[in-house]
Amino acid sequence: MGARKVSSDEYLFDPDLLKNLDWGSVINCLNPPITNETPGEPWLLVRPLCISDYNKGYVQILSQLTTVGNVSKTDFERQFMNMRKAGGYYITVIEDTRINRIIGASSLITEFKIIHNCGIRGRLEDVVVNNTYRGKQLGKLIVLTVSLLAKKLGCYKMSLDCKDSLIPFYKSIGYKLEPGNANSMITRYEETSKPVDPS
Ligand SMILES: CC(=O)SCCNC(=O)CCNC(=O)[C@H](O)C(C)(C)COP(=O)(O)OP(=O)(O)OC[C@H]1O[C@@H](n2cnc3c(N)ncnc32)[C@H](O)[C@@H]1OP(=O)(O)O
Repeated sequence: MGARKVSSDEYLFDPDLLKNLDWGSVINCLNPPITNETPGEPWLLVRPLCISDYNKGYVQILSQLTTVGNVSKTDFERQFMNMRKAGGYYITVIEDTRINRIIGASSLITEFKIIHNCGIRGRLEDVVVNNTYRGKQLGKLIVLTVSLLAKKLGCYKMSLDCKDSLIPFYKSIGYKLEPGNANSMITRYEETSKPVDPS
């Protein structure tokens, strides 16, 4: 079955931003070397999230990461449009084009700052690889892709929160625990099904 051509307005962000990332700077992290543009198999495609990815299992794969809730196609599309309108959301996915399914995902969220000369910082969120595809470097590939995108966009830093067991995974691709500055603190609020509409 031929892949349907995706029109640019279906993407969350401009797919050209994923071209020519600085893979030379992380060459030692992947063996054999792969990149988002040459992911090692002709049927692997690394690209921005599309509004049609609800039908390709993006929401289902997130349930391997955390509680997703009951997200309908309409809910997904509304939130996708909220993200695109807000800007700064760079959700990137890996598709297995043989079966038209999303098999990996990672999010870069950028934040405008006044500090650091009105800089931009990045946050890494919602990293997941489908359990039947793990252990093949796809986790490293999808995290490095959005990390290099953060660098390309001019972020002065990128940070993440993770379970202790994942510290070696992130260390293997260049993330560090900074002495005296490696705590993650949380206050949780009751989840609401009707968050305030940003518009
Ligand atoms: C910022 C965040 O979003 S943190 C949340 C991360 N996501 C999750 O925990 C969701 C469930 N887990 C997953 O989806 C996957 O296990 C991922 C994304 C963490 C890793 O995906 P994979 O495709 O398996 O990663 P990859 O093949 O690149 O593995 C790289 C290395 O990390 C190690 N690793 C992978 N997952 C784990 C884990 N859960 N615990 C400990 N080590 C791990 C692997 O053993 C491998 O080590 P090696 O290179 O020494 O052999």
